[in-house]
Amino acid sequence: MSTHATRPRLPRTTALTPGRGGQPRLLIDAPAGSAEIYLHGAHLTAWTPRGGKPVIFTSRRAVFDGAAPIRGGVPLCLPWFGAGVSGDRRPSHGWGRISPWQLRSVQSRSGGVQALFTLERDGIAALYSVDVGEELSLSLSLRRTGATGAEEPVEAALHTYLAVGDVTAVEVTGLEGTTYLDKVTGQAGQVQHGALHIVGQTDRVYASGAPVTLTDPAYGRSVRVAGVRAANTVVWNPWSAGAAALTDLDDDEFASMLCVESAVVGDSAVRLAPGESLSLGTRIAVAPL
Ligand SMILES: O=P(O)(O)OC[C@H]1O[C@H](O)[C@H](O)[C@@H](O)[C@@H]1O
Repeated sequence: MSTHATRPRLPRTTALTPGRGGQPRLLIDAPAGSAEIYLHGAHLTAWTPRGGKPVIFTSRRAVFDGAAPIRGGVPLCLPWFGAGVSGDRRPSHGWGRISPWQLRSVQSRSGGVQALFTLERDGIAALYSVDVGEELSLSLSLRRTGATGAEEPVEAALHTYLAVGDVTAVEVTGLEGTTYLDKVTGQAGQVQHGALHIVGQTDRVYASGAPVTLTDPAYGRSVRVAGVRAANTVVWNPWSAGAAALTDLDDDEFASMLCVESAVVGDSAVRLAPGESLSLGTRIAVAPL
């Protein structure tokens, strides 16, 4: 594996081994929780808190070839989201999720494990911390490198795919009264009235990173997603028609997932001069109903 030369010391609760497609991944099996993180995209594909069920959804058709983005888990969208604020950036969601990251350190922490990843590309130095335990805590920071140059808009999203028992039965609270851009209809300035229920294709950028709770009666649990310095929460489900158009998502899988993404995107993009940084995080916790 290309990571061999820089492999950090690993605690005994972790292993760096080839995963699906032979791709290098960090396996974590700590007393407080287990997880799997591919170096391609520093992409977390699984997290299960101790004694619980898997919280993160990864498609059974996900491609693990070290080139394509992985469908599911937590893709890191950076340094732009979608086509970016200018609308013409490629690849979609930036290069973070399709780049090989360096694993810098892995440490035991209060029953869990913290792994640190770095990536430097195109004038951006990214640092990503994954704290695996009874909660999952993800922190990303992006710094413009170099000493001179104009400000540029930077966006980021922790594009978390949550595993749900039945997406049509979940209720999402914490967004009431918040305005959002509806990317399905193209309408901005919509207002969330009451709890959110998923009844069709959903693609919304909310102007809030406050904690959101997903109540999932089929799995008998609630999942709380709390943004940290997140200006936005993106909620996405492709529904059946959208799933049919995605070759890396099985037709029935839209019913077992809901993306709830802590983000800094669109109107909230941060203009960074060289030397300036953007930080963003998410904390995910599960409770029985
Ligand atoms: O298919 P992807 O490039 O992974 O994007 C999946 C989705 O990501 C976000 O949630 C966007 O808001 C959606 O518009 C997009 O369809």
